[in-house]
Amino acid sequence: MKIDNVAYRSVWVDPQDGWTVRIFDQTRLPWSIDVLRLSTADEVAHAIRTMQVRGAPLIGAVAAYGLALALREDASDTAMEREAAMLAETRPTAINLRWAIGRMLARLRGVAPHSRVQAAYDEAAAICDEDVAQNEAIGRNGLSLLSEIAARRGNRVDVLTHCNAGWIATVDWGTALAPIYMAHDQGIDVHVWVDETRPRNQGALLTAWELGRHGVPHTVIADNAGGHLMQHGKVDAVIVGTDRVTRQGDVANKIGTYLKALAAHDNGVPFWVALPSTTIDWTIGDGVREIEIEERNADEVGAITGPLVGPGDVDREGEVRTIRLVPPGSRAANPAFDVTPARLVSGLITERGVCAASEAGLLSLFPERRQTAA
Ligand SMILES: CSC[C@H]1O[C@H](OP(=O)(O)O)[C@H](O)[C@@H]1O
Repeated sequence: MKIDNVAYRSVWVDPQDGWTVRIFDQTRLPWSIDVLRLSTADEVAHAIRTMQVRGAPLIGAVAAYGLALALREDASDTAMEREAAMLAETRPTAINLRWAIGRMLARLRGVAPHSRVQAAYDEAAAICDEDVAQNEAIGRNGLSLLSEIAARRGNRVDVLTHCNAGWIATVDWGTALAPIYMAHDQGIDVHVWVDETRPRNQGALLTAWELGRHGVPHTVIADNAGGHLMQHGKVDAVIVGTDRVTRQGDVANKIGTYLKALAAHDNGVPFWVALPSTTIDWTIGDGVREIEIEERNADEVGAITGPLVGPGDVDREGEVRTIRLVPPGSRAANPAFDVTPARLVSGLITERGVCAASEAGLLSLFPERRQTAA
């Protein structure tokens, strides 16, 4: 996608030196567009843990490059297995991270150490290219759903989304936002209700920034506003991304997603989840019981970060500060994801089409998985 008319992906290899890995520092967006240079696996791990880089598909792609960086220093079997394990553990919920590391190891174990670095860069590049193609296909498949609504509503569609599943959360296009970008580009009058997504505010900061840069009309709302808007007929559909979908169609996504699904169900609003197949965990069925939910630092709940605003809403020269929200002595807790049971999901938008959130639905699109799921 473009920033000031220049096309970017969310991760790339520096064309000058040919080996360092470049990402946008997402902890600085939208206040400043800082490009980070990652040159070791430890720097990649730090960027993932601190969420300088985030979004399920993107952390998988960046971790793949992290392994290539590790191999530059030591391409032995022992080092490769150690660094792969270290990278895979940087965040626990998004399955794409472990999927990407698993794919890298499957490719590299059969390669002699002296040839591993190039093979690793090639495999990481392939993961990135495939992610872009998958997300573009998700966009096309989701566009059909939005076009049907627009046809009924005089070319208008109001979509609610939670967190950020846009291009900055993937290598390009995004998952939940891909159909929205395509609808907008096709001339559909699409408007997006953007959940702020406390505690880290990926909606208010990243989704609003992305949509704004692309010219998509949007309105940021407090996380608790969605149910009210649905009751008053102001939401045609909810589309969210996901960090892991089980084989029975349960969906892990940013904390608060489950409450939106409940409100959508109660109001007859379609609740769609957009995902590349790399987000499906075929090894588990019951998401509520089996998906590990990342517990992040409680300080993320107890404070909020952004530029100071002065009288008249004037930005005081972009100073970014962290402001305390919770009184000293009060405890805070920060579960980062929740699981929406499949029964609340209207459909899964994948690169191969839209299916029911169920084992039968997923297998209808991915029949080659019959063995794994059994
Ligand atoms: C297409 S990204 C899916 C996912 O990533 C986000 O998590 P985080 O910001 O913690 O990395 C969020 O749950 C998105 O929906």
